[in-house]
Amino acid sequence: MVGYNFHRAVGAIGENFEDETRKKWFRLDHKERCRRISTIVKMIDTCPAVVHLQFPVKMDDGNYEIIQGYRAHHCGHRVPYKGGIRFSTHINQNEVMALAALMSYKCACCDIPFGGAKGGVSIDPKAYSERELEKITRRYSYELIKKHVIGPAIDVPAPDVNTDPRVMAWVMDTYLRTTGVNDIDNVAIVTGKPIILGGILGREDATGQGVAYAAQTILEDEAFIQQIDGLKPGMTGKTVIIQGFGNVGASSAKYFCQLGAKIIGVQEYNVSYYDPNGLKVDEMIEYQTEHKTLKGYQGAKEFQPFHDLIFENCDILVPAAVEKIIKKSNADRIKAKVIAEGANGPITPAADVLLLSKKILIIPDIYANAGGVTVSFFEWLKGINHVSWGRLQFGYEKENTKMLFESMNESLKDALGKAIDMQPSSSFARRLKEASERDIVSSSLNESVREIGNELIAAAKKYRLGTDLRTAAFVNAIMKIFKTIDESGLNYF
Ligand SMILES: NC(=O)C1=CN([C@@H]2O[C@H](COP(=O)(O)OP(=O)(O)OC[C@H]3O[C@@H](n4cnc5c(N)ncnc54)[C@H](OP(=O)(O)O)[C@@H]3O)[C@@H](O)[C@H]2O)C=CC1
Ligand SMILES: O=C(O)CCC(=O)C(=O)O
Repeated sequence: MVGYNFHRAVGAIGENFEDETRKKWFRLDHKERCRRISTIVKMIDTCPAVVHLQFPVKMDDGNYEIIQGYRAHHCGHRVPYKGGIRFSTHINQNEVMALAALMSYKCACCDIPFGGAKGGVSIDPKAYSERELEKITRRYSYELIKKHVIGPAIDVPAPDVNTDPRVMAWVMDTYLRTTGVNDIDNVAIVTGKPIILGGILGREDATGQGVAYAAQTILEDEAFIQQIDGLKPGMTGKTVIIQGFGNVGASSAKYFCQLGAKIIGVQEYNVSYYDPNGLKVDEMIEYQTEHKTLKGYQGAKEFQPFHDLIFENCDILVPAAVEKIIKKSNADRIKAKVIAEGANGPITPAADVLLLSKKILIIPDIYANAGGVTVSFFEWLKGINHVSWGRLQFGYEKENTKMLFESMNESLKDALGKAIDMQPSSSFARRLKEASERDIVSSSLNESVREIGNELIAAAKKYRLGTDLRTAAFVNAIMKIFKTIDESGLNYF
């Protein structure tokens, strides 16, 4: 799937590769330039390194199990590599290689200076106790650490399917207590860790927040949205169905609501809820947190058959569970006007072609769900800077603002001849008083999502891609990686 999308974008770029390099490589003739271009394209297309680990772990009942783990490094045009770790029985070598490639394109597309990686352990986490999960995580991490596969300057893991801040804390602690003991940047070995261990405020919500803001950015572009029949620009009043109510699904539901949309459906692995008047998202999140499942929630009607909710009428469908959910066999049942990909790879290439021909707008994963890695980048910077965002400037900014108001009051008094007491508005005063790292993270994330969204719309126009934002996103990513490798040179040694 990833390879197909890559080659479709390479085809769309076509002669633009040569246009980009002609000036720089003016001494090379056409043939030599083409050779260089195709080498760089091949370098981007291949996944040069993947580790397959097998290690024994003693379980609570005294038995030993041989656990399989993987970590793939895709494009190393930038280091460290970056990407999540997932726990799933579906994980295998090909899967992590494909997901690592997706991370390279996601980071490049969204201007995050990392290469692409992904890892996974082939287990069903529900089948293990907390103690067993910790042992598996620590052993998997140690195997990667001692082989120099992960490290703050090498490859920095993060949460993904079935992993969370607790799992990241175990990875970090394993490093801190072993080879990372003398590494002053050791906390930067993972992102998505608990706040008390150096995590960043806003990372847990970042992917979902990014999905909602990405959809808003694209929906706000009236000229672009005009290409989709029956779709009005803007987010207000849009109806949304979400598949998967985990980290990404639940937080995107929250942010879609904040932006004025209405969540009318949530489809989970074992149950679906539907209410055309809007579901109570906060209540559902509370229920899910308390019961570790949505099943049994009484605040809305169950939808039957539960696995068909994604085919209901809505403006925006957010697949936020696993890959290959929308495929050739079911794509023609989709009634949504927009699909915002919270999950990685939820639409197969054959379905993609079908949906495009039906003029359904797809906001692709490598843009839509990049909020997570964007904030992971901020967390990594926090780790190597050893200071939280805002800590050095909040006090100074507060004093500056106070002085600015005093100075304005004095000037007005001089000009008008009477005392004036200008004060910040209540919302500005609240912002000054309560400013936190979360605000910096949130506004920087939104700014980044907006900027990249505009880049994709511009690329779709430049390369005459119509509404095909996936190819636009891949073109955007490939051109950036291409230029980085071209500037660095092809002969490493
Ligand atoms: N976490 C992150 O920061 C990022 C995640 N992503 C991608 O987003 C997707 C979701 O990740 P994340 O939210 O972290 O994972 P989680 O494990 O937190 O959540 C996944 C949710 O989807 C449910 N689910 C699984 N299969 C199905 C199905 N067939 N139908 C309906 N629901 C299902 C799971 O239920 P159950 O628990 O019962 O299995 C779970 O509630 C993945 O593709 C991931 O790669 C992308 C970018 C960043
Ligand atoms: O936050 C990160 O580093 C990576 C998250 C991830 O795995 C993804 O975007 O798919």
